Amino acid sequence: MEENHLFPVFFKLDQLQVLVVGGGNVGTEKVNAILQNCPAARVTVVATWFAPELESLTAGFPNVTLIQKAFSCGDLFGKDLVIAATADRELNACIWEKAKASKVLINVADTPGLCDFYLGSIVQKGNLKIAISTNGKSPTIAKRLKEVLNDAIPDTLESVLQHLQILRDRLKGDFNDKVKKLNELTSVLVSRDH
Ligand SMILES: C[C@@]1(CC(=O)O)c2cc3[nH]c(cc4nc(cc5[nH]c(cc(n2)[C@H]1CCC(=O)O)[C@@](C)(CC(=O)O)[C@@H]5CCC(=O)O)C(CC(=O)O)=C4CCC(=O)O)c(CCC(=O)O)c3CC(=O)O
Ligand SMILES: NC(=O)C1=CN([C@@H]2O[C@H](COP(=O)(O)OP(=O)(O)OC[C@H]3O[C@@H](n4cnc5c(N)ncnc54)[C@H](O)[C@@H]3O)[C@@H](O)[C@H]2O)C=CC1
Repeated sequence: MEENHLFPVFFKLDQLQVLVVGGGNVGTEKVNAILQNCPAARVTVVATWFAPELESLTAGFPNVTLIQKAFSCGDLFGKDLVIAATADRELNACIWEKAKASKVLINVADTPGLCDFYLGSIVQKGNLKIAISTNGKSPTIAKRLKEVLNDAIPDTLESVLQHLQILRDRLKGDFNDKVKKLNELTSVLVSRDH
């Protein structure tokens, strides 16, 4: 069976600088995905024009800056991640080249081969977050699985997480002892006779 070799991480986008190039349909979707996950994300969108939906979506976010101009190399300065979402394939390839030269991680929305990272489909329940990837095979299946998991995971899990954090903070002392106790306490979650 083929395998997915992507390595998932969870970025703190309020501590990083993200550049999105392109403010049409796809640029709007990507900025929306970022803000749904991290309302305090530091995002700059550079585009020759902006979809009205993007302007209204970002209106209440002082941490999001829209700059109406054509992309230039200098836009990458100080950026940690870039998403290229223009409808111009040549321009996207050019942004990719400049990003690589500047060692900035890049996602080119329509070209998996030019992506250092993919965006995932995200299940969110309070402090819980699950990122889903189909290895680029079918984003639509990723979206559907998100809906399935969202329905399957009870909202009460949040209070379990809150309680576990209190216990975890209380279980000071020996590290191995703490790990053992936390595993014992949560074993009911994986018990098959339950
Ligand atoms: C490789 C990847 C790179 C990346 O963009 O990061 C990529 C690539 C491409 N997407 C395309 C199309 C669509 N993408 C979506 C939706 C999502 N796409 C997302 C991620 C990813 N998309 C990465 C792989 C993720 C993985 O590993 O599974 C999600 C999960 C996250 C997000 O984008 O926020 C988000 C769902 C979020 C949610 O709602 O939960 C829909 C469905 C819809 O919008 O309803 C369609 C239309 C249907 C279709 O075509 O399948 C095309 C063809 C473009 C064209 O034909 O022009 C390409 C290019 C190609 O495949 O070659
Ligand atoms: N990965 C994904 O999820 C998907 C990717 N795509 C691809 O994403 C690309 C973008 O599609 P749309 O957003 O629908 O296009 P669009 O035409 O709605 O928007 C294009 C954006 O690029 C900007 N732009 C164009 N030239 C520019 C320049 N020189 N400098 C700065 N900005 C510039 C425009 O101002 C506009 O904001 C397409 O190539 C499409 O094939 C499409 C669907 C899904």
